[in-house]
Amino acid sequence: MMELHLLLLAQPIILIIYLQKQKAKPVKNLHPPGPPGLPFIGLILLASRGCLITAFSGRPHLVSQQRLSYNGLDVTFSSYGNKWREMRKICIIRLFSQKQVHRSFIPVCKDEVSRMIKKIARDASLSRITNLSEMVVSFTSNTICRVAFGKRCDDDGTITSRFFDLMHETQALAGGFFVEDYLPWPKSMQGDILDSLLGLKREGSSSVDLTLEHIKAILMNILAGGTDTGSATIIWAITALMKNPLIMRKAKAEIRQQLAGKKELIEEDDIVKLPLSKSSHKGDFPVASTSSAFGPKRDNREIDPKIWKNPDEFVPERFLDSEIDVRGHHPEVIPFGIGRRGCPAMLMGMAEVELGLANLLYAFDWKSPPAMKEENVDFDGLPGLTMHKKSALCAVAKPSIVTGM
Ligand code: HEM
Repeated sequence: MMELHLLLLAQPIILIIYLQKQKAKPVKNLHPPGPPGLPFIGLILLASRGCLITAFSGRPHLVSQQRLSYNGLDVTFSSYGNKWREMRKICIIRLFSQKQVHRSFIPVCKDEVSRMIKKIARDASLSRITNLSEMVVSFTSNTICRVAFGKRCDDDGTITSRFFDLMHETQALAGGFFVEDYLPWPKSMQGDILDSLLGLKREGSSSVDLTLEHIKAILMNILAGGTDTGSATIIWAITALMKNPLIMRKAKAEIRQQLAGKKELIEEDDIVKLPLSKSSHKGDFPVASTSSAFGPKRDNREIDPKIWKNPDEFVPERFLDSEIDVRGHHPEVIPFGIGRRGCPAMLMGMAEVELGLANLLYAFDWKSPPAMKEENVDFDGLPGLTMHKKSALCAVAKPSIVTGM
């Protein structure tokens, strides 16, 4: 990524140097057979810059992706160009804006966090091992389903299994199915994403002539892009914390010191007071969200030790006094991508991960099941659009705050 930036920056500089050199040269022969003329070189440089941007912002034309995207009507898989630009504008301005995140996403997210905490507390009261992977996937899926079309995806059992089949197909980039093969066409609720999209279609106020196919394609992106990314990030972060009990203790101490059971639930304003817990997911973002479709996996990537000291170690403290953040301004770590195709719903993703993770750490002490030692908790990943943990993360939860929830 760094090299690409340098290349793009270097091109105009090369052009200026070339211009200066040409100016300085005395013209001896007006009809030389020598180097090509300046306009020609300029055109080549400009064209190569355009080609680079198109290549890096484009998407491969795979049959499966075409099917998943209703023939390129979506945002995620559609080719770089005007149609993609207009659909992306709708997402950024109408669906994922800061106002939308605060008005509709965060309240739903908090409600789903509190449901998840209650379910885990029930497991703990029955001395049952908690399948944390299942809990967290259910938290992110229900949050996204409610925000997208006002309905939880596990309110009735049939939708849950259809929903998860859909997610698995999408993760495997199988592209054999459409969103409506799994979900009965849902009714929109006031203020949800489906409602906003149908409103835009009715008003005809967007520059794209929005059809139901466009709407289904965007919903598909939201379900697929918004569910697995957040859950995988939370699961990898807890896995790393369980394998590093010292850091887990520090993160919990920070939470206890700041909040000390004063609240039932950590809210978005509290997160700024918890720099270590906030940093705990940052190092895991790259693992969880680096996709085989959009980039190389972390295992196969050379991480430059000049940039990251001990890159393979889980050291959330490295982010504490660092200016490097994960929002796509620093190419050293780009879990949400960077530039034109960077994640348009980063605010939602951040809120979901931070609220989910901080509350799981706040409400419980986590231990590996009796038959397993902390050091045996595995780090094996599965291939797919998002890198998931191969085996479910199962752990014993011990409530660490007394709540009336
Ligand atoms: C922790 C959560 C999330 C992570 C780590 C994440 C990560 C990413 C990444 C790496 C990309 C690809 C960027 C590229 O190709 O350069 C992306 C694109 C995208 N994400 Fe997210 N994402 C998250 C949450 C979400 C959510 C909640 C939604 C929707 C509600 C969403 C919707 C999208 C869409 C539509 C794109 C395609 C953008 C385009 O191609 O122009 N993401 N995301």
